[in-house]
Amino acid sequence: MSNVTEQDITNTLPKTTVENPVIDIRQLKKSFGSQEILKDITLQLGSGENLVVMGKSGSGKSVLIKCLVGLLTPDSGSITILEQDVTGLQRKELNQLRQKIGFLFQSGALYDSMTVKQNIEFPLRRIKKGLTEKEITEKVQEVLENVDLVDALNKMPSALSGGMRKRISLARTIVVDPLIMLYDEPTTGLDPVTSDEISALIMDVQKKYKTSSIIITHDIKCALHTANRMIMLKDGTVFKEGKPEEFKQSTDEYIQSFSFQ
Ligand SMILES: Nc1ncnc2c1ncn2[C@@H]1O[C@H](COP(=O)(O)OP(=O)(O)OP(=O)(O)O)[C@@H](O)[C@H]1O
Repeated sequence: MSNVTEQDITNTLPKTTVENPVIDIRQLKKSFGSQEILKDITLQLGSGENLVVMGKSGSGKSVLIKCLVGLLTPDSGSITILEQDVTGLQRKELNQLRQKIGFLFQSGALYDSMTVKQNIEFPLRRIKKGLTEKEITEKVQEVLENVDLVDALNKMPSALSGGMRKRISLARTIVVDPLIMLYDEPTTGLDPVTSDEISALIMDVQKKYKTSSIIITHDIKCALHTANRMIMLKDGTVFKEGKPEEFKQSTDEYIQSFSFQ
C-alpha cells in the first residue's frame, strides 16, 4: 500500500473507548465565518487520566478548551462533562460546573497586588464557603507544600521567578480540589529544567488529587512525561490518538514532523 497516512489508519480503527468518561465530546463542530476550525472532534477523557492534546499553532486547541468550559458555543455536536450537557446549561449551572474544573493558563494570572497567601486564599474563600480560618491556613500550607514553595507564603508575585509563579498558580488552582484540570501550555516560556519540574508537578497533582486532566502543549518532552494518552489535532479532526509510545514509533510524516523521538 502506498501513500497511507496515519489518518487512513486511525480511521479504520475504533477510537479508544473510555468507560464512564468525565469529559465526553461527540462530533464537535465550530466555525468562525467561513473558517471551519473544529470539523469533527470526538474524544473522551477517562477518570484519573492525563490526556495530552497536541497540534500545530492554529489547529484549534484553545477553541476546543473554550467550547469545553462554555466560553464558546459549538455549532453542533455534544459536550458532556461530569454527566452534564454543557451546551444545555444555564449560567448558574455552568458556573457550578466550572468550580469543579481547574485551569492553569499560560500566563499564570496571579493577582499582582496580593501576596502568595492572599492569592491562594482568594478562590478558597469564594468557592469553599464555611471554612474556618484554621482550615484555610492549613489548606494553603498543604498546597504550598505540594508545590514545594512554603517559603513564598508572604511574598508578592513580582518577587517570584516565572517557574515559581507557575507553581503558585497551580497551588491556587488545586486548593479548591478540582475534579478536572485543564492545562494550557503549562511549560511555555520556561527553561528546560523548570519545564521538567512543572511536568513532574502535573504528575504529582494527578496522583495526590486524583484529577483527570487535559494538557495542551507544544512541548514534546512535557507531553511524553505527562501523557497517559495523546491526541493530535489536524485539519479540525483527531488525526491520531494513542499512547505516547505509539506517537514515538509512528512512521507517519506529519507525526514525525513533531520530533517525538
Ligand atoms: N473568537 C474567534 N473569532 C474568530 N476566529 C477565531 C476566534 N478564536 C479563534 N479563532 C481562530 O481559530 C483558529 C484556531 O485558534 P486556536 O487559538 O484555537 O489555535 P491553537 O491551536 O490554540 O493555536 P496555538 O497553539 O498557537 O495557541 C485560528 O485561526 C484563530 O484565528
